[in-house]
Amino acid sequence: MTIAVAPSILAADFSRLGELVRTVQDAGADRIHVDVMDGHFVPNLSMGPVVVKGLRPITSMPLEVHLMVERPNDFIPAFVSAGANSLIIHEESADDSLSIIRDIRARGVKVGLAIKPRTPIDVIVPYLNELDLVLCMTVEPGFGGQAFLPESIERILNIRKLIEQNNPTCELEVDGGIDARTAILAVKAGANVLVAGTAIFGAEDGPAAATRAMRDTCIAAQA
Ligand SMILES: O=C(CO)[C@@H](O)[C@H](O)COP(=O)(O)O
Ligand SMILES: [Fe+2]
Repeated sequence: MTIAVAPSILAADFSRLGELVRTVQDAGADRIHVDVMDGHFVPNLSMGPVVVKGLRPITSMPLEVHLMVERPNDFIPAFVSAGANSLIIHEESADDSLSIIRDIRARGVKVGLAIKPRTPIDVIVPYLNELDLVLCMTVEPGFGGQAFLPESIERILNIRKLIEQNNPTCELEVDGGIDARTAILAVKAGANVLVAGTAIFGAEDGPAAATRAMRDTCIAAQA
């Protein structure tokens, strides 16, 4: 399966957002990850549809929105109108995940389901046939810059098995503490989409070199 690198703009310098998105695009990033936090589902606030709308005309990369909000259903139309290409909801955030998943797909965008590190992985099974992507959180959601949780590796391995059994075209994304070292471990365990914020936008040698390095090391790890 193809490896995709998804820089998370949560770690970017917002005064230079457009320029930085173009930089990672030119360096081979595959999609942009937009973390949306409401101060309720997670104890932090971040960004909303205006950021997606602002980025839409300046990049050809897909924009994926990671909704860490209560009542995700309330925000879907606004993100779709703003130009999001995929919407990822949290299994823990809604009682009616299946109807929200169907609603997102009916609007012509891709749909993903995220689970937090302590959520049993089996909760994804009833939804797997209708998903484009499963997002395995590898830190507690809410903040960038945290350390990858090592117990995630076994979860990734087991989610990959569930995907192979139920919907092999579904992508498996990892998010939280992903850098060149943990990305290799995650890819070897079965992940194929790597979200990275701090490791890309906070890299000493800059976001372009970090994007290229992550792509190259992951492709090598997969071979
Ligand atoms: O969803 C989240 C955090 O809740 C992530 O997308 C972070 O933004 C990733 O940041 P790093 O761990 O790569 O710094
Ligand atoms: Fe995220």
